[in-house]
Amino acid sequence: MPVIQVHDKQFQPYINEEQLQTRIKELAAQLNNDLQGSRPLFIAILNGSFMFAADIFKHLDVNAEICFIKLASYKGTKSTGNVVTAIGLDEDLFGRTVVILEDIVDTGKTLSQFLPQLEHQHPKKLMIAALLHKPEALQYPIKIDYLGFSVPNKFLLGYGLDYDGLGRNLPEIYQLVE
Ligand SMILES: O=P(O)(O)OC[C@H]1O[C@H](OP(=O)(O)OP(=O)(O)O)[C@H](O)[C@@H]1O
Ligand SMILES: Nc1nc2[nH]cnc2c(=O)[nH]1
Repeated sequence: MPVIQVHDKQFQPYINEEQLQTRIKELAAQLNNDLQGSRPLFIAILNGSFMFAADIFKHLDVNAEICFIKLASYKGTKSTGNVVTAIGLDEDLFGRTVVILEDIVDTGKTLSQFLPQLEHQHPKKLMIAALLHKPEALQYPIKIDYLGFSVPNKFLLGYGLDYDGLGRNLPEIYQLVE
């Protein structure tokens, strides 16, 4: 895997396809073990999570549902700060076992703004599966229940993650060359 150029920046190979797929199968095995009989609902957060969601879902052998949502952020009142709304979340979460699928938890801001809205619906269990996490970048406390890889605080590209719209189609993960 060579260094690649996307827009004005260079990226070097960081996690190859085989490493990704091996880890995703391991996470799916954990989920299969933990979620038996609970008919979980997986909620994949677009855009970045589409590849991770598709790959992990293929390896689930429990009865599971999946939906894909998009988060839209707008400025609320002074007291509420930024408000995040979920577009496409039609399911009733009351009493359900829910697993959020995220490609990456970076500062944790996205999930810290969004999770309270889900908790409001009183799911039985609310868990997070994230492919990537940057512990050094975390500013909002988020507990990740199923984690693929802990990574350094450097910009990543590929496997759903973009740089200014490009690179999502790469089957492996690249790291910005600084
Ligand atoms: O922990 P945080 O610092 O909030 O960052 C994580 C979020 O950033 C990415 O989404 P992004 O906003 O880039 O949108 P995209 O998935 O549509 O590319 C990623 O998919 C997470 O949702
Ligand atoms: N492409 C991309 N999007 C992100 N969103 C949050 N962190 C990242 C990252 O490292 N790369």
